[in-house]
Amino acid sequence: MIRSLISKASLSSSSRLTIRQCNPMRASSSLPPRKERFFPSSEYPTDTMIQRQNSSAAATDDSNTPNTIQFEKVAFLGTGKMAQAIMSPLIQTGLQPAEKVSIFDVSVAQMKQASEQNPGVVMAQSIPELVDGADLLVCAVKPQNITEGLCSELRKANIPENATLLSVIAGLPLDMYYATGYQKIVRSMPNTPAMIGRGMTVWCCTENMTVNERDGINQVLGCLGKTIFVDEEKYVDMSTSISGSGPAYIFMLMEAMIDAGVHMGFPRDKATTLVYHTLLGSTLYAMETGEHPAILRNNVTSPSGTTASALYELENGRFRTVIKDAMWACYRRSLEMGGHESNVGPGRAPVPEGRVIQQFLDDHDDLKVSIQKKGDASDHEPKM
Ligand SMILES: O=C(O)[C@@H]1CCC=N1
Repeated sequence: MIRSLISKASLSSSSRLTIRQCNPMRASSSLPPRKERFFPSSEYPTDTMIQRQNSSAAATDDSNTPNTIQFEKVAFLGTGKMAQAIMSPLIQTGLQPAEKVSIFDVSVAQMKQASEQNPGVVMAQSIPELVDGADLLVCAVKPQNITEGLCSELRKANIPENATLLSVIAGLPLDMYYATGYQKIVRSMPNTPAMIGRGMTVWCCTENMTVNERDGINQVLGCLGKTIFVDEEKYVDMSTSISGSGPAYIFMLMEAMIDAGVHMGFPRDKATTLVYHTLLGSTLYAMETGEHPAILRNNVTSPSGTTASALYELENGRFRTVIKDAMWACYRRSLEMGGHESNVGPGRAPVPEGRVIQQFLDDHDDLKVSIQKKGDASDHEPKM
C-alpha cells in the first residue's frame, strides 16, 4: 500500500524538501495560536447547503458565500456514490458546466452509469487523459485502490501546475498523496447524507493553498451539505468517528427502535414512520432551541414515569459508554489506516503521573515558587 510509497516514490531530494515544507502536519511553527487556528474559517460559510427539488438543485443564497469559482476542468477518479454526490449538484447548480467535468473509473459500467446521470460529462479513456488540464482532481476511489501503481500513473501524467487533489477517502492522510505528484492536497471526510445534500463534511488542506483555492474547494464540498474546515489534520480523523461513520450508528439505532415497535405489535411501516419522525423532530428541536441535550432529556422525564424507566435500562446497558467506546474505536481505526500511532482512548495511553505533575507546574509558575519555598529545609526548622 501507499504507506511505503513516500519512501519508494522516485522523488528528487528537492521535491522531498518541498513536501516537508508543504506538509501542515510538520510545518506548524508558522501557524497562529491554537485558539485562532481551530475552526478559524469565518471566510468559509458552513451552510452552503444545496436545496434539491426533484432532480434539480439550486444553491441557497448565502451572503458569506464568496464569488463563484469555476475550475478549468474537474476530473473525477472513481465514479461511485460519493463522486456522484459531488458531481451532480456541482453541474446542476451551474457551478461547473458538464463539458468541463471528466470522469474515469476502472469499472466501465459504473462510469457509463455516471455519465448517463450527468449528461455532457466527458468519459476519459485513461488516467493521463483524465488529469490532463484538470485543475481539480477529485479522488473518490476506495482506500485499498490507492496503490503504488495508481500513484505512479498519476505522477507520469501531465498534472497542471497548481492543480489540487481533493480526496474524499477515509483514513489516508495528506502526506500520503504526495506520491501522486500533486502538491496541493485536500483531505475531506464527508458522510452519506451527502447523497441528498444533507451531508456533514470536515476538511483540511496543505498550507500551500491560497484563500481563493480554499474557497473553490469549499464550494465544491458545499454541494454535499454543511462543511467545516479544520487546519489540524487530526480533527479529520476524529470527525470520522462522529460525522463520517456516525450515520451508521444512527441507522443501527433506527433498526433497533423499529424492531422493538414491531415486536410490540406495530406494523413495520408505522413503526418506521414513528422512529424517523422521532429522530428528525428531536434533532430539529435540539438545533432550534439550542438547549443542551441533557436539559431536553430531563424535560421528557417525569417522576416515576415511563422515560425514567427506559433511561434506567439504557444506563444499565452502558448506553453512553458503549457509544463513546465505539467512537474511540472508529477514531483509532482511522489513525491506523493512515499509519499513525493509534493507541488512543480511555485507558489506552496512560500518561505517566510525573509528566502530568510537571506539566501542571510548568503551567503554574506562581505555584512552583510557593512549593519550592515550602520545600525549603529552613521552613521545617522548629521555631525557637
Ligand atoms: O467505514 C468507512 O470506511 C467509511 C469511512 C466513513 C464512513 N464510512
